[in-house]
Amino acid sequence: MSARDFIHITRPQRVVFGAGALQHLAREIDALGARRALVLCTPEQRGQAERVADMLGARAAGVFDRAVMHVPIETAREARAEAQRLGADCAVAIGGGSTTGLGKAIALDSGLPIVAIPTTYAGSEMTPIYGLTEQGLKKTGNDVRVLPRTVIYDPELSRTLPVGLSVTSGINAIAHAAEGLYARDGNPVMDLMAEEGIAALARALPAIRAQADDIDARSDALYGAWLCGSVLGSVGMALHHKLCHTLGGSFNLPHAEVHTVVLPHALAFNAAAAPQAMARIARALGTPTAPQGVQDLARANGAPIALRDIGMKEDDIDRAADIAVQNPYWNPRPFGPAERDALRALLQRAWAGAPPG
Ligand SMILES: NC(=O)C1=CN([C@@H]2O[C@H](COP(=O)(O)OP(=O)(O)OC[C@H]3O[C@@H](n4cnc5c(N)ncnc54)[C@H](OP(=O)(O)O)[C@@H]3O)[C@@H](O)[C@H]2O)C=CC1
Ligand SMILES: O=C(O)/C=C\C(=O)CC(=O)O
Repeated sequence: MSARDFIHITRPQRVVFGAGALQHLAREIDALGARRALVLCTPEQRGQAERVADMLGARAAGVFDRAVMHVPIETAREARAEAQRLGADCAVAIGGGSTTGLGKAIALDSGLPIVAIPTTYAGSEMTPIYGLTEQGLKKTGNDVRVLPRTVIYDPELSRTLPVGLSVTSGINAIAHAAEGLYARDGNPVMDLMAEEGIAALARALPAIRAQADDIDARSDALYGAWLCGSVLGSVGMALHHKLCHTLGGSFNLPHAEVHTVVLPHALAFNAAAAPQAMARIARALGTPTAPQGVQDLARANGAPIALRDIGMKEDDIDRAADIAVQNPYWNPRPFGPAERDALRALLQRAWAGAPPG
């Protein structure tokens, strides 16, 4: 981006990064002035959360292990009530975007400070964006109260993240940066972070596929996720995120996989309207073009490239196109009811796993 007017808000967050950084958790809770942390996790990660609670000793108020994807409002209410019952004055969210999202739901209501310890590459820990699902409808909002106050990135904790999920989660992060590069409210600093974040993940994902517990590759991937999440937290989302929220929210398709399949097609849709962004994405990926580069990264690393392979029915394409054009997000190539057929064609290609066109 050359010189142009912009506004950038620097948000107050403390980031502690490094292999073994989890050991600093008690120090970080003290630095927040907190005394009793409620540790949040998914049911499957309860063992890890209990180890964290043991490590915290008297600083742990308890463990709440019911985080699930897209934060159902009932779960958020239960977690808020548990935090209150236990007299917690902060929450520690250890896990992926689902667990961070639960922490955000507590913070939204209570203002409790959150320490996020991400173990996927979704990037939610760096954003003031929250999602809540009520009666099957997912709503997102933006509120600085939900921004985690401290983030501990410990690559040791992501060594167990399965390779398949590492790849799709990494491409979820790349999507944040890619859309940041053509965001209406983008700025030169975010552009730098976006390009660096994409490059770090493009390096890291093949290395993780080659050796899942490669700590340098895991560090690179978390570094990329941090940068890409920061971009998402600072600038607006566009067509790609709208399509993914439609497919995830209304058709219950898995979050990171949907991002992986849709991104090449959303980039192809926007390519002519955002040539500079495409050039930067391609440069970061080290490929001739951005859309094909993303699809090649997914395919070469064993990730799905077709919606039909992650549970979408062909009959649902029309309904998805209808929903996606309602309340469109700003996008460099506008999409609304008039572009419904073009979006339908995009979804058809994504459904079939066709090259981005
Ligand atoms: N608000 C925001 O800014 C953002 C929000 N999100 C939201 O986050 C959610 C998606 O986050 P995502 O991280 O993809 O998904 P999850 O948090 O649901 O995690 C996905 C899977 O990763 C597994 N997992 C996580 N960490 C480990 C680990 N260390 N070892 C082994 N397995 C692990 C989990 O296993 P298990 O089930 O066994 O725990 C789970 O099955 C969505 O709801 C999305 O909307 C995503 C990006 C940004
Ligand atoms: O659902 C949310 O919490 C809001 C944003 C996202 O999920 C970002 C994404 O699509 O990865």
